Amino acid sequence: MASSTYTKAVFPSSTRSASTSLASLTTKNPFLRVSSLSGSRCASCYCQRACASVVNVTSVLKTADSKSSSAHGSKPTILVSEKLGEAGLQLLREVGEVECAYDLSPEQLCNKISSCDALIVRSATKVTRQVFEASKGRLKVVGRAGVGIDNVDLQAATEYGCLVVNAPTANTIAAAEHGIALLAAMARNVAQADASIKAGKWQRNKYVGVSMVGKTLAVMGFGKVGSEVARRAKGLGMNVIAHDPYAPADRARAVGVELVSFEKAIAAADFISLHMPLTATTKKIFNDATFAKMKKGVRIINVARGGVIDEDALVKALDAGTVAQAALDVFAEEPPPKDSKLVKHENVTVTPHLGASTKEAQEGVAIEIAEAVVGALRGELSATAVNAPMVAPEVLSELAPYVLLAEKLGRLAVQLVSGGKGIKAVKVVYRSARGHDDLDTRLLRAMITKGIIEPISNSIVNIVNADFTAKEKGLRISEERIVVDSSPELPLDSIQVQISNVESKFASAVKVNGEISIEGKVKDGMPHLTCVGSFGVDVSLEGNLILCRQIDQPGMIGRVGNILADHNVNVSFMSVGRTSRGKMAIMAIGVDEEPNKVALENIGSVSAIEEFVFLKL
Ligand SMILES: NC(=O)C1=CN([C@@H]2O[C@H](COP(=O)(O)OP(=O)(O)OC[C@H]3O[C@@H](n4cnc5c(N)ncnc54)[C@H](O)[C@@H]3O)[C@@H](O)[C@H]2O)C=CC1
Ligand SMILES: O=C(O)C(=O)COP(=O)(O)O
Repeated sequence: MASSTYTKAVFPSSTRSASTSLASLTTKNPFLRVSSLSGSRCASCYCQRACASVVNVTSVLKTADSKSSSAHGSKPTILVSEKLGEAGLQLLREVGEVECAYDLSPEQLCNKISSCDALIVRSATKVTRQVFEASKGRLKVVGRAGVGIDNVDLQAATEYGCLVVNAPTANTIAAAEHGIALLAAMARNVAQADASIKAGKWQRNKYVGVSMVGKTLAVMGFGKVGSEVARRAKGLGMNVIAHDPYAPADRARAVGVELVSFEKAIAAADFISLHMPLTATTKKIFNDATFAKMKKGVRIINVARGGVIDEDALVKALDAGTVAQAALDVFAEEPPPKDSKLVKHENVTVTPHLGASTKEAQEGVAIEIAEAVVGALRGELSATAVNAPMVAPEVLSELAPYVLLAEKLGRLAVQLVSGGKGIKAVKVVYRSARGHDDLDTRLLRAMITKGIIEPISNSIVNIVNADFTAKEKGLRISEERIVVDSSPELPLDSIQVQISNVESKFASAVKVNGEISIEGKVKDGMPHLTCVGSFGVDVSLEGNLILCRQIDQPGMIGRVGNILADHNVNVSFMSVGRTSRGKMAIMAIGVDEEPNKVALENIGSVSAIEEFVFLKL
């Protein structure tokens, strides 16, 4: 993109930037649909470029127009690397080229991924940093057909701007039921007795079990699965307590469960059922030290993740009788080594990660993930996004024009900076009639970041990686909310972008406090520039923009208009703001075409014009 600046003397802060061209700025003007916003949706086109066939708003997700190899109009490629329910596959096939390739080695996955727009996995596929690297920016979404996302490198996904979505609800009951199945099977030695009788034995005395009624069950992790386990265990007459540092007390109260500390839970329990995610904090949280604090003869059920238990410590605790029995559906390494002492232990009941494996859950999960992935490929923000803000469709719909405004303001502001690379601090001021809690600005902040960063770097910025990219580039974006007396019907009155400690190539954009400041509003659903520095203007932010500062005098609009007309440049919008009559004025001219060098020089030679800048939006 050729962005040009022409300054005619005067204002010292800007004059030295006259020769600075932002010719290196590349316009990445990707358009992805936010379908809930656009109303119309092109059923077949998932192109990353501007697509005239749809009402585009802006891209909020992947924007790698230059990197995407899915050509305009072509279907996205979706790789399914583990068994997925047919109903989900059907949904995916309606919108993309679906390849099911199971049991891929890490190398095979890396080889395939560079031609994929989406990847759907369950728990066995490790989506590592290498996978994102190998995708070379093409992969837009990873769909985890289930809950646990510990097999996806979320940090790498975020850095690469790849959305990760999961299917958090469809297998909850299946996992809870499996937890209860393991609890009962373990208490009554079902698996061991079954193996014994099949081996031709009849050992009634050996397999005397323990009762569940009246026993204390500690549910560790009182989320979706944990609370369903608790509900069912209460039905079995168990006394249920739970530990979860983040669970709301009212959820526990609703189930009739007492939330207690970790220490209290493990010390009081006869049975401990694990339902927390595997994270850096929960890794091996059950270890020598914690087993030592448990009631002797405790029984443990794990339908969460193998990694939350130190498996060697569990074997020791089983051998010592501290833990009487364990029932495990998940293992630190899956499948576990053939000679695993834990799996072979006679007091251990195992299943091969079957928690989510019911027909019903798998159909549900497949549909849930297919819908999320299809939505993501369409540029929608998912309600099950794991590494991006979840924005409800109604909020998204309301914010749509402001999302576009935010990106345009960012793009505009950065072009007003001389050089563009030294930006460190950006302040965004939102004026709104709504209360502070009633406006989610994360999406707007991301789009301002995108507008600022993309023109001056090779980074592709989207809602997923905006904060990360800003941080990486040393760009601090602060936000301020000002409550104003305007219509609360509208989410925002205006957005102002201020950049401090930089020089401007258009001195009039600099306020007395030394900051570049521009402000915009949404009018009739369209983004408008309403303020440049201290000058009020009103120009629709479409196409390109020329900002001129001139001495307020008659005939200026006509002269500039004639120059543009002579060069076949159509003026779409024009507005003049001035300090006072006969003094300084700012002319903002929206143009459909990019004026050539001669046209710009001719504008610059109009004697009353003191500086001007051409900006591509
Ligand atoms: N075996 C299987 O096939 C299945 C396993 N799972 C696993 O079960 C686990 C729970 O799943 P959901 O209930 O759906 O997730 P969830 O997100 O609804 O619940 C997890 C709960 O763990 C809590 N938690 C986080 N850190 C904790 C800590 N240090 N101590 C105690 N609690 C903590 C969270 O606050 C949250 O309430 C996940 O790890 C998931 O991967 C889920 C479905 C099937
Ligand atoms: O949803 C989860 O977290 C699960 O553990 C289910 O795993 P799966 O999809 O059966 O490999």
